[in-house]
Amino acid sequence: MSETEALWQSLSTAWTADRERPLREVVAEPERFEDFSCAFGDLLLDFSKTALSKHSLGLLLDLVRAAGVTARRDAMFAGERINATEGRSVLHVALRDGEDAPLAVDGADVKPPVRETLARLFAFADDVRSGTIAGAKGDRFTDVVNIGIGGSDLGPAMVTGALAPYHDGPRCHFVSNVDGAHIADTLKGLDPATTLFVIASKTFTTVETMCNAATARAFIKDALGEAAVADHFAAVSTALDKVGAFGIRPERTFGFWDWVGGRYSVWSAIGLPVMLAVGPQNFREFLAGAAAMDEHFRTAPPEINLPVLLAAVGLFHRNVCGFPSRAVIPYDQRLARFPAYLQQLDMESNGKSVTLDGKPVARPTGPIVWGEPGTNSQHAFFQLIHQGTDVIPVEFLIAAEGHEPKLLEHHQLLVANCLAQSEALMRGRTLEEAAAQLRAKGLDAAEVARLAPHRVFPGSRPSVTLAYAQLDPFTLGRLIALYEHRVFVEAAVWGINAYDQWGVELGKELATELLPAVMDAKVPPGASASTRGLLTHLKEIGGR
Ligand SMILES: O=P(O)(O)OC[C@H]1O[C@](O)(CO)[C@@H](O)[C@@H]1O
Repeated sequence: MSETEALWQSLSTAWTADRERPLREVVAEPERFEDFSCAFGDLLLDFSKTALSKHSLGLLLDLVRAAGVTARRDAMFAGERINATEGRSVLHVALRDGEDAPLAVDGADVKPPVRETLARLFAFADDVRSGTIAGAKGDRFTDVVNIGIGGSDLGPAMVTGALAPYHDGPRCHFVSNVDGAHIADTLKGLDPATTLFVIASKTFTTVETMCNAATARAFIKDALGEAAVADHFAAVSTALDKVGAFGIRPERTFGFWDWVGGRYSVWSAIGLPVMLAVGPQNFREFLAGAAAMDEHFRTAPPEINLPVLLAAVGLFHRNVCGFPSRAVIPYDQRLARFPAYLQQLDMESNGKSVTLDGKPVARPTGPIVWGEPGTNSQHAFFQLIHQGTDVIPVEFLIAAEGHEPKLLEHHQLLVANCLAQSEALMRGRTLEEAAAQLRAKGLDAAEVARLAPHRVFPGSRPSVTLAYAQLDPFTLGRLIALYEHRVFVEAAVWGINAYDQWGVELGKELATELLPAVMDAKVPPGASASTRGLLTHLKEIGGR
């Protein structure tokens, strides 16, 4: 048996015993918080409210070592082609590494073009923000519409929302869905003369983005004339030839590189809307936060390495306890899109069923990631998290301070709710406790017996909490990089490639095949009876 298999077995044996112990008993151990939390500056990862024992944590860290995570991490940072199925390096870390030390891919240092592109982006952002770059009629740009999807949307949309207190540039809007409702609703309130479009697409072929870009182009052309188009568009892509064909000027075109995965691209030119909204200095802080987490991930021993520990908790819950999903609940309204962002980061990276050498995986890989901000989620789906039949580990995020000093009471309520939820999930409420509460309210024995079971909380429901001083650009950079590296460690332990996404291809191919049928041509012969039936029904009921 391999070393890693032996470790998995030891973990499973340990869990058989550990699972019998209520979490409230585990958490009551005197050193529990000190032993099961880890800080990186003000950023604290508390995983004391999980069933992890010191023994199991040790086994998980041994597993990380035995799976060769360190060597793979070093290979990534060195620019090796660890994305083997696409033959690419994985170097989003190079985008935020402020150091001058060269980093060669195919014999060429990637750092100078990164620096040069960032300088061009910052100059462009400054000029748009100051009004030096203006619309065709000389109007200052008041609104920016980013057109992109997946990594070309979720990153900039999430980060722009998260950094709202730092906005002093044009308003930013994000159009991603090919559903015409998205662009129609966005354009409704906008003046073409003061609107700048950023077409963001790594490949510049993505159907949704190209369709929305064409509509945006018509919006400008119809209002201001064909000649105005060039003044109202910028583009971000790795496919610079295709951008030129769309009619976007070279000086408004910002490139990045095939070694930046779409879901890892917010640090690149894809971050342009963020730069426009919050300015270059804040974007630099954002990059610096991520670079600080990179350095921590690269150098800190596993026992005090935040991404490694967060991955250890993830592996424990997914593979040892067998929990199929994890909820991410930011008690930070401005992180409302963070769960959606993490869905792509985590599920597109680790939703894989074969290992790097094409063999079926030995155990379940990426869990379902989902969530909504607290406190709203409490009033929506927390019922199921507390009393449902599945155990769903929760990851809470909370800042010590908000950005609204005059609304201190709001923040105090927010903190109290966040801590209360993890406490309630851990502690639960026994039948005896529920019955005692009802008796104290004066209910008779029959009523107590009838109602008490409904008021039982099983407890022993695990959670981790990430606590930080304030959601500023630096901290946001650290948080995203923390989750990126967590995904990396989990993938390395599972032996899968976190950097390809073949699973999105089949649906795209079939959509291309089906489009003529939707447009009224012949139904493709390969379409199933079910799809034919749906198509026919939609045609029959449409156009009424
Ligand atoms: O930036 P592009 O090339 O338009 O791709 C958008 C998104 O589509 C995907 O390739 C998945 O379909 C993502 O990985 C990517 O972020």
